[in-house]
Amino acid sequence: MADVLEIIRCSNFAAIKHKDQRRKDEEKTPYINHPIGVANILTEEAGIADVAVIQAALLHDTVEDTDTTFEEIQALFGEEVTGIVKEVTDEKNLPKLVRKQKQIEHAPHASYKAKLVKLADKLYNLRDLNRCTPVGWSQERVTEYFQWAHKVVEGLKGTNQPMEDSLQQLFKERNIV
Ligand SMILES: Nc1nc2c(ncn2[C@@H]2O[C@H](COP(=O)(O)OP(=O)(O)O)[C@@H](OP(=O)(O)OP(=O)(O)O)[C@H]2O)c(=O)[nH]1
Ligand SMILES: [Mn+2]
Repeated sequence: MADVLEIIRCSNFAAIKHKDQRRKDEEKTPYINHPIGVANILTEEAGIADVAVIQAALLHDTVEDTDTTFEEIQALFGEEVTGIVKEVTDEKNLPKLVRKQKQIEHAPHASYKAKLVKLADKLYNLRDLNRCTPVGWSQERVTEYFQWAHKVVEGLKGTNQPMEDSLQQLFKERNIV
């Protein structure tokens, strides 16, 4: 029961933090659909029932994309969840190319729990790109995102077979592998 309460607290916190944010699709889908969908991939497809991983998935874009601080997350959700969220948070002040390169370089060194969240995040975003093209994105930009995601996922190998198999299939369909 305590686990359920923690997960609802996280969901509520993330929903409030992302409330004014929308996805980049034509329909302007509420952004919260993304972290909830990432958590859902972990429970439904990856077979993950670790509460800290699910909490980190729900919170994974709050610091990167909203005014949330790690101190806030630490105070509300504790050390372990904060550690995972830190590992999957890009430094937004860095130039985009540097940020993208850092994800490729850091992926192999991430903890097992952070790797799980990263795999689910990439799987969700690639499926979302197949569903529809974000406003303003060219087909080249979509292709480049797939190619970059493939390099990140290469560094996450040996973490979770179901998610890696699904990702591999998406890369095959794009002729990347
Ligand atoms: N496919 C897709 N992505 C969308 C959409 N709306 C928002 N995003 C977000 O955009 C990010 C990918 O776009 P980029 O141009 O590469 O990155 P940027 O927004 O950080 O500059 C992802 O961030 P992220 O989750 O932090 O992941 P990451 O790829 O940056 O690691 C993804 O969640 C959408 O409609 N479709
Ligand atoms: Mn994300």
